[in-house]
Amino acid sequence: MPKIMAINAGSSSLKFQLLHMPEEKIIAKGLVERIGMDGTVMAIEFDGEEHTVHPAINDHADAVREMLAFLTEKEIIQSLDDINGIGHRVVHGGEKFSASALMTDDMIAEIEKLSELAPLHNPANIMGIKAFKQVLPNVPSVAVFDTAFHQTMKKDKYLYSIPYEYYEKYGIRKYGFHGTSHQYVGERAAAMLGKDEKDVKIISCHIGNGASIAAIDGGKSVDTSMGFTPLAGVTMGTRSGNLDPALIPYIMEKAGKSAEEVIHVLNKESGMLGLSGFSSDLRDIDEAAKGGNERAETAMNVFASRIHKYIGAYAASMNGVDAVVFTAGVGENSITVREKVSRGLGFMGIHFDEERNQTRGKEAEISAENSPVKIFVIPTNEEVMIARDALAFSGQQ
Ligand SMILES: Nc1ncnc2c1ncn2[C@@H]1O[C@H](COP(=O)(O)OP(=O)(O)O)[C@@H](O)[C@H]1O
Ligand SMILES: CC(=O)OP(=O)(O)O
Ligand SMILES: [Mg+2]
Repeated sequence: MPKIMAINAGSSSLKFQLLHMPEEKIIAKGLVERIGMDGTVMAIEFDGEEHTVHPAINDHADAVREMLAFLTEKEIIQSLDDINGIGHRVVHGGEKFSASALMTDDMIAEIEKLSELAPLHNPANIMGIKAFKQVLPNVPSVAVFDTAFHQTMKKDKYLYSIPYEYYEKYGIRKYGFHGTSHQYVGERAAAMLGKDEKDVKIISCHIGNGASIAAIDGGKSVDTSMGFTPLAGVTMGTRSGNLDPALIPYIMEKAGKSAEEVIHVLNKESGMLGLSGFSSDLRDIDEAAKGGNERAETAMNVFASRIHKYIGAYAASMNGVDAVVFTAGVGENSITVREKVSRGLGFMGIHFDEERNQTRGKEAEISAENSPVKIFVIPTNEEVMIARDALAFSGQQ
């Protein structure tokens, strides 16, 4: 039975699952957080127990080595040769990659070229890929792209209203991200509706630290809120989401910043952190808002209202909707955000149920009994999707 390792490298974290495939049985799973910062934590779960260690880790390559050392030490695997395939999340695949691909040195070079389009993400993904190549050079390594699922968008959705030659010359267009997650929850939502995916229209709200909304019609992405980079769309933990582009030179002049510094502010110091002034973590902001902090309350309302508007927009785009899905850290857990987003949609047949909304972290319906359009909470599972694609390629070498 093949053992497949699925790797989801974030800007400061590395999530992984080791699975028996095709059964999709988890052998071990874990998370290394705060990579490159003080207090790195590695938490690994296996045999129903969670182990937390604090190894010295400077970068994603160290994280991979420590994680593999832990797995062999605890005899979760007898040796590294037990791993039959590796799947890596890669955030930006540009127009080059519309499906998962077996990693060759040339492919890695192509992904490196795309780093300037996803500077918070692709460099970490590449470091993960290279670290595995170093210790397991002969095991098939497969890249699974966040952008791939959105390659079905039509030109009228992915083109910006700017001179057409910028698209032709520089590849400037909307790409969209979190595709693996939107695809997973889209499939689960169709199953929960008891229908074939081809016959349903889904609006998927992936709301984590990064957040994006997708319109999925007949199992295909037709529109999504992120753009050329993962900075666009709704308000996020530290990212601004959409704004008037004329603000960039205006802020440069007023605050005496370079273009690069303004983009840094929009990526790292904006969103919920910028609005609240104290945290990017939704839990902190929700608690402060409930304690009477007005800025936190405003931040919560900005956050929810942006998502709320996309639901209206995407229902219009698809000429209908069968289910709205909440997923990722905030979507799976925040009772407050789900309520703020879901209220005031009754005119389009989306009726929210306060009591059902108390659920957390498991698949559930949170719409009212008689609601024509369903609202679902569906925990995402990017890792299982990555493992499925890695398995498909692991027999080919
Ligand atoms: N119980 C909870 N209630 C509200 N928000 C939560 C809860 N648990 C996690 N979150 C939020 O989820 C976000 C992280 O989501 P996640 O999907 O892990 O993000 P990413 O993969 O982008 O790092 C954080 O903002 C955190 O506040
Ligand atoms: C693409 C993206 O924003 O990813 P994440 O939510 O993991 O930051
Ligand atoms: Mg994520």
